[in-house]
Amino acid sequence: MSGLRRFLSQPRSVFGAGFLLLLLLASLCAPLITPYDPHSLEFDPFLPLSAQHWLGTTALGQDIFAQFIYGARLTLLVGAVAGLIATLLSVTFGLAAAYLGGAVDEAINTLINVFLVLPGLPLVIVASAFLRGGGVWPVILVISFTGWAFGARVLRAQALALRERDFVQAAVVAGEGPGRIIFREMLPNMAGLIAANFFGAALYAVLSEASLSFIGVGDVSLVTWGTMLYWAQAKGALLQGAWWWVAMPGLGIALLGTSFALLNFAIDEISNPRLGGGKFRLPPLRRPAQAGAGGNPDALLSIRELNVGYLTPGPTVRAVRDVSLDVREGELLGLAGESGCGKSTLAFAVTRLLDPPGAVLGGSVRLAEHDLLSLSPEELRRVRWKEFSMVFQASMNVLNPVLKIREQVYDAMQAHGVTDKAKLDARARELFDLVGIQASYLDTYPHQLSGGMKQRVVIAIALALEPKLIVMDEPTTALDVVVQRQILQEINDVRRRLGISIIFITHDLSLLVEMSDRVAIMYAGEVVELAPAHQLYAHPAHPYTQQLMNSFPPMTGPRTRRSGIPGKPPSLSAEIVGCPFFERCATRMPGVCDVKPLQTFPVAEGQTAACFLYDPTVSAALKDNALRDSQRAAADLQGEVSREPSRSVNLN
Ligand SMILES: Nc1ncnc2c1ncn2[C@@H]1O[C@H](COP(=O)(O)OP(=O)(O)OP(=O)(O)O)[C@@H](O)[C@H]1O
Repeated sequence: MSGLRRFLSQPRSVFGAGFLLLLLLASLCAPLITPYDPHSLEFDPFLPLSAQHWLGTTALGQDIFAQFIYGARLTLLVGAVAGLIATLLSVTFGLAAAYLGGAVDEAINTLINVFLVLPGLPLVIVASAFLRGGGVWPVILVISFTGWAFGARVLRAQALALRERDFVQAAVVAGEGPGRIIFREMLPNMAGLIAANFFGAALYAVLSEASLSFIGVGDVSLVTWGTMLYWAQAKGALLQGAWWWVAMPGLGIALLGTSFALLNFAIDEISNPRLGGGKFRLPPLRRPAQAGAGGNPDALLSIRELNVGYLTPGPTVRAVRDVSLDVREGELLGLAGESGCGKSTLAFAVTRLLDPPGAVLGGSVRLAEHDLLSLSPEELRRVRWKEFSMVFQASMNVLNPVLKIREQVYDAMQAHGVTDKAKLDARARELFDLVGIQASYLDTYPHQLSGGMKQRVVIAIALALEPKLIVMDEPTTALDVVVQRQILQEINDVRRRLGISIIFITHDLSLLVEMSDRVAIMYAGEVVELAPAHQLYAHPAHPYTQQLMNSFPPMTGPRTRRSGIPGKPPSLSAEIVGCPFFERCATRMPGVCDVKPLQTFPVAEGQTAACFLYDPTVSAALKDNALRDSQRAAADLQGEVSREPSRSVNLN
């Protein structure tokens, strides 16, 4: 959805922009709306509300409605111009300080600090008093130059944080110039804050102008909402019962502030795609798989017909579709599949860590006696770490840099009632021993540890309360291969020693086959094959699994071509009819696989596949045809390889 459509689809932006636009139009077309001159003193004083004078008249006989409409012109002008100048100054100083750093940063920071300690309104009063005459411009200038410092400080802080972000560093490495980095990489990420700065400064200007006028500083011969308040107070409007003379400019300022705030929210939401919740649009759910959906009552973790989606402004992204899986006690269940197939979404949903716009759309997750999806936040707090824990890819970044490792290891245990210092120390040492780190590292800070050690610390924390289940989503991906191997070995040892169940997620199928008891293969949000690891290795059943296995070159034997899997997975926002792998499948059966609702079929002992090649109701002739075609295609491919001149490989 385009930015404008998203803007128009939100009630708050429609109200905010609607009121502002209405006011702007009314003030610009004032002569068409009211026949009266706001300065004209031609009427009787204090006339009540009537058809001729919608808001009555002032003590001097001016039409209040005309004053309100014409007064909006200068009030809006003050807000817009002072807001713009102050924001421009804030952005320029804030970005220059953050980007240029060094002496420039110090100089700007000092300037910001000086302006921040200057008392705002008294300074405006003094400066305006000196600059009397010249209409509203002195007020605008004074307000602009006294109102930029706070915004500059906030923008500087955000720019400093952004400058360290990976995408900005990548742009620097790619050789982008400072202008492009600031305007293309950094500024769009600051749009929400800049908008907030503008609306804040504009409101400050409107309120300051009103306050200055109210106390008689500034040019009270002009018509603004501020001067209306001044005259109403000076002429005793409330004593005369003419409350609308006070109420109208007051209400105008309040509504203007509200519309600024609403517009600010709306711009923040549009400029930040992560806040774009959008409407809940749920595509129809596919029938749940039948075979294998019954579940094993002895399983420790039982996931049933789980559906998870991302409620984006467009169609819902159905990232996990009717997934049913069991994890047994002490089992290591591997979960593999290509990028974007929904592995992490499944892990986040199971551990209740899914953030909006992600949402569980249906299904259940039971861990021992706990129905995980219906636990209250308090129940979840009690169960998490004690019954299940998780380790994610960049988990090492969760370590607080200013706290010693010991305190961070203690935290989870203390939150669950272990307070005895001796017990905490003994347990921390035991955990470090388990994950292969010397206990002396307990008294270091995270920056003193290597990436591998930090990841081991996180694994130790995940083990601290001996949970029944640990969900590990690519826990070693950020580490080098040697450290990866060591840590995986330790994870496996610990699991065997403590009898913990693990869901282990990775792209690396060969690794998974080596360490798992069973492996589930995901494709386009669905589990397409589930089998004991050795069975999956020796006899992969689903064509997708076969092609995945085929993507890894064998260590021994003749040279064969690794072609990868042609094509790409279907869009997860669309409804998928039949098998999601149909388009890429070498053994597809048109008229069956692209038409029938997908089901899971038993293949061998403990092995199931969501593939119609194992559907007993599909004729053997059709299956034979499909298999023959795919074998012919494979033979053609190998023929091409053998015709290519061979290359020798030097391993030295
Ligand atoms: N916040 C989000 N909003 C919309 N779609 C999302 C969001 N997060 C993930 N997705 C989509 O959900 C799908 C599944 O993503 P997920 O990260 O679970 O896959 P994955 O298999 O873990 O991938 P990887 O191995 O690369 O981490 C992808 O198509 C992704 O684009």
